[in-house]
Amino acid sequence: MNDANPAIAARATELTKIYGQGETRVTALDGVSVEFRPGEFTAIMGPSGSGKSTLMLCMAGLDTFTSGSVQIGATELTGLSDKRLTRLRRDKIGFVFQAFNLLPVLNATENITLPTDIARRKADSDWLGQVVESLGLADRLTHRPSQLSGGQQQRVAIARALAARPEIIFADEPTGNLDSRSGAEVLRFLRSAVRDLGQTVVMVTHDPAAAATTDRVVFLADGRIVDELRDPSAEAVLDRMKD
Ligand SMILES: Nc1ncnc2c1ncn2[C@@H]1O[C@H](COP(=O)(O)OP(=O)(O)OP(=O)(O)O)[C@@H](O)[C@H]1O
Repeated sequence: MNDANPAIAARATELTKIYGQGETRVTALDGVSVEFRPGEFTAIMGPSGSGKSTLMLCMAGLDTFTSGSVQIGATELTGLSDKRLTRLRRDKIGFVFQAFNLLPVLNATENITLPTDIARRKADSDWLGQVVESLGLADRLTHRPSQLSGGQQQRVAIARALAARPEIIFADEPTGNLDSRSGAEVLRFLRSAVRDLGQTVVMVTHDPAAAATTDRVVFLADGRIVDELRDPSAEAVLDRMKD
């Protein structure tokens, strides 16, 4: 944690990401500064190509950036060796993708603990118990992904991201592949990870109803933050999207 300001889970400062060169040069992020506080659920919205996924990938240490800085807790990403970056990703950052990325031959428990098993660390069983309980997975732990609904599979992916008790979870359209009922279910469980487990979640979404379940919506356009709504209603989000 940054001693001067302990109330930050992650922060980007003047973050810029340029892809390609010459004619193919694209400025995907153009000086983005944003903070995410512990225990807050944030939605990132914006038109296609506005830089939402790029922001998540750069902040999660999954892609490099051109200039600016990213802090996760007290740790500055720039200048970390590959080894330390890998460790930071493993210990402090959870990532949930649109595709669930579960291994078909492993059951739910094995999928959830795979990253900690690979790191040869023992997951905190009390914490795992709480995660499984709050995600409503207790009676599905011996099921393989093919025996679970899409919403349940995404909940397993969220439990896997929560297993190491990360500083922050980045979720890139976690409801994108789900029907509306499973999507609503996943949002309810993300919400409970924030409310009941004190986790910090940042989620990309195109859906105003999904955004309305969060504490705060940050709007991107052309690689810049152009607006922010607190305690959003779906109507307010829709109104803002029409601008
Ligand atoms: N690997 C890449 N190489 C070159 N350009 C890229 C690459 N990834 C993204 N871009 C470009 O960067 C810009 C931002 O892309 P990004 O995927 O972050 O947008 P997005 O807001 O997540 O879009 P969507 O809602 O369609 O997923 C786009 O113009 C995109 O074409």
